[in-house]
Amino acid sequence: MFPPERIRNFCIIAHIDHGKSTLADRLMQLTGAVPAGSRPQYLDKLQVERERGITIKAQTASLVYRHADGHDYLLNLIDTPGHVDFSYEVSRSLAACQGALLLVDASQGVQAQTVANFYLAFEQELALLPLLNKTVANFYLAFEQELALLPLLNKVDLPSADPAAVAAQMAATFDVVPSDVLAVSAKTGLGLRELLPAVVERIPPPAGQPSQPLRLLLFDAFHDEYRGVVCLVAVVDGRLRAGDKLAAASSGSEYEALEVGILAPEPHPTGELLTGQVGYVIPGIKDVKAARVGDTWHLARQPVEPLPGFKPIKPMVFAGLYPASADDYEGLAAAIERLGLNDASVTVKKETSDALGAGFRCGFLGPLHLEVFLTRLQQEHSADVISTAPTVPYEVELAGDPQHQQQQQQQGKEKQRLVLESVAEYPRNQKVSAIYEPTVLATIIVPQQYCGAVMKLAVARRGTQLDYSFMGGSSSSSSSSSIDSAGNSSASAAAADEHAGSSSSSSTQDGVDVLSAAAEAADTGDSSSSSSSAGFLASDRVLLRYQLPLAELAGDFYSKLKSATQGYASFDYEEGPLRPADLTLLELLVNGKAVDALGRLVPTGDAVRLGRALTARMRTLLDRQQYEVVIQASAGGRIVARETMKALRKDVTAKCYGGDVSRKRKLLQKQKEGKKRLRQLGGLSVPAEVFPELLKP
Ligand SMILES: Nc1nc2c(ncn2[C@@H]2O[C@H](COP(=O)(O)OP(=O)(O)OP(=O)(O)O)[C@@H](O)[C@H]2O)c(=O)[nH]1
Repeated sequence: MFPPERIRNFCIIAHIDHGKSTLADRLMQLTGAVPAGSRPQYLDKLQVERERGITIKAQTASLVYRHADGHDYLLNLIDTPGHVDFSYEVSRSLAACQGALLLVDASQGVQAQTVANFYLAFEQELALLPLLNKTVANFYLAFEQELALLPLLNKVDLPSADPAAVAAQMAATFDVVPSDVLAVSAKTGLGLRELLPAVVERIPPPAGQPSQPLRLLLFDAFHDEYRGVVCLVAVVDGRLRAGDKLAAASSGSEYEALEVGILAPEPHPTGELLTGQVGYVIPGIKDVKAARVGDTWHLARQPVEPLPGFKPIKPMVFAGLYPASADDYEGLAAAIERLGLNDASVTVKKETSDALGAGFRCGFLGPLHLEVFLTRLQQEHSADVISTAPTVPYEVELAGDPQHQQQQQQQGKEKQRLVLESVAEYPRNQKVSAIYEPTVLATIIVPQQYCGAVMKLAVARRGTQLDYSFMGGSSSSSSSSSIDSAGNSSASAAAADEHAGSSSSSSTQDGVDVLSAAAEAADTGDSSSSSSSAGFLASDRVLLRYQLPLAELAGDFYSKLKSATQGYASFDYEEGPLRPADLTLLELLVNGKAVDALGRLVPTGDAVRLGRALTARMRTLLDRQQYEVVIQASAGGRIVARETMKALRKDVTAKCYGGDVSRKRKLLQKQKEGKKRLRQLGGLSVPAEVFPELLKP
């Protein structure tokens, strides 16, 4: 058994693809937790994770390591997800840790993801978010005293790696001491022998109280087909034994600890977990939603002060999911339920649409979460699904009758607000006095030459600039006033001049040389060594912060950003505040009847243009019918566009002249099957496949 001083709990913070999972594999092999040559990315378990190479569920592994001091140490490694939609999972993992490996790809440099996860690490201790107008460099000054940070440069084996430049960039961005940066290759194993001693020496042990009553932090939970819900927990104080009667602080619900153990990385029952340990407990429950992540659990008879930081999950993107074939509702319902068993963060409600029939309104943490859920429905449950356009939780303030309002104001009551999970809930028959929309605080890091393109896009998408600063040592923060809406910036031009003469540093794989060069660069404040022959690195990058409508992110913002910057932008966001928005309800009408599944809230200034585009698209997608069809768009109740399709007699068997009966029958049979996939639009039958086309942003 390990006393707290022989335990280290840590996680790995990194940008997507910088090598977290590969490093975790290596550490497990080095400590003998898994045999050498075992399958790569051992901790990534979902099929979609393997295919897309991303981590979605955080997983954990306990490793035993013998240090040169002759003692065995229990190292609990928590693998964190790599995408922003799952940042709540990152923050939960951080709460179970005392340290973090801050991993940066030596050929890519610091990316937005690393910066945003770093913000989260910081928030864990200081709750200073959101820090709107400060430069990243200033922000990190206070950080060192909090979660112990072990900066790592990975992929130093790559010919394009520029460890000296990236180490200097890390030193400048995260305020770490360059000589603390370890250079490793998770792939070849270079430098990894130095890493485990550094974990033991630089990350402090957990500070819990063994003699206090049991206090558990629940930081993850998943569903196991045979054992029900498995909770991952960190024992903050006291001792957890199998058979203990436990209670959840958030709900008061009671459970029995049927099995307790560590993940090594497969579950290994130990009968108990001591102060400071990380492991699993099986509480004998079926619904993963009962195991609320971030919650504090204690002995049922000994309540304790709950740990800070718990927040109930709040969906930020909603979409209606409908079966492509109308008679497959049950199949879709079963698939969503099974998938929901393992994903406590998705919310599901029944919903009926005139156009699409019976389906479900599901809430997700963000756009990627929605995409992953749809992919898993298709891949793991063979579900054929139509998803409506994603929408965000708008808040709509009703004007109400003036007398009632006056009364409410006198009583100091807020005006009545509706939260819309679906645009179909928009109050068409009541006067709306204001609409508020959720926003995000986005961090975008781009090579300086793409700055103008990013600013143009952000302005077009109703973004408000919060910060603009150069990365990699020479930080020059300018206010948004010096940047016009076309993205021309006097600061950018100055920076271009400043960096025009910067020389490339020689790249070497020798850790010591690399780091002393980095130290030198940081000491002299000289950023020239951080420019790279490998492409856009360090001093060439600009960090932009924007407040953007979440609805734009749920649309095509990210793909537009990628194409505007040829893939060089790195992008991340945190939740922002609600803000008032000038939006109008845009609807499509077929023969005078609104199609509920196609309603959207759009910027008022764009409503006419979007309405025209929508009717035109509808016209090209629909076959002409036996009767006249009128397609209209209405914005805020006013018709803004109209298309009329003249009647045409249609006979599917028309081509089958010459009395070929069997061919005729086949065609009619095909038509019958196709009918199951038809949907009603204003008395008009259209194939289900038309919807995704109409729903495109
Ligand atoms: N050359 C080289 N390649 C590496 C190294 N470490 C990781 N890679 C490769 O980089 C790619 C991404 O590695 P992963 O370990 O999947 O990255 P990750 O950070 O876990 O990615 P996410 O789970 O998506 O966040 C893989 O193709 C790895 O083989 C390294 O040290 N050197």
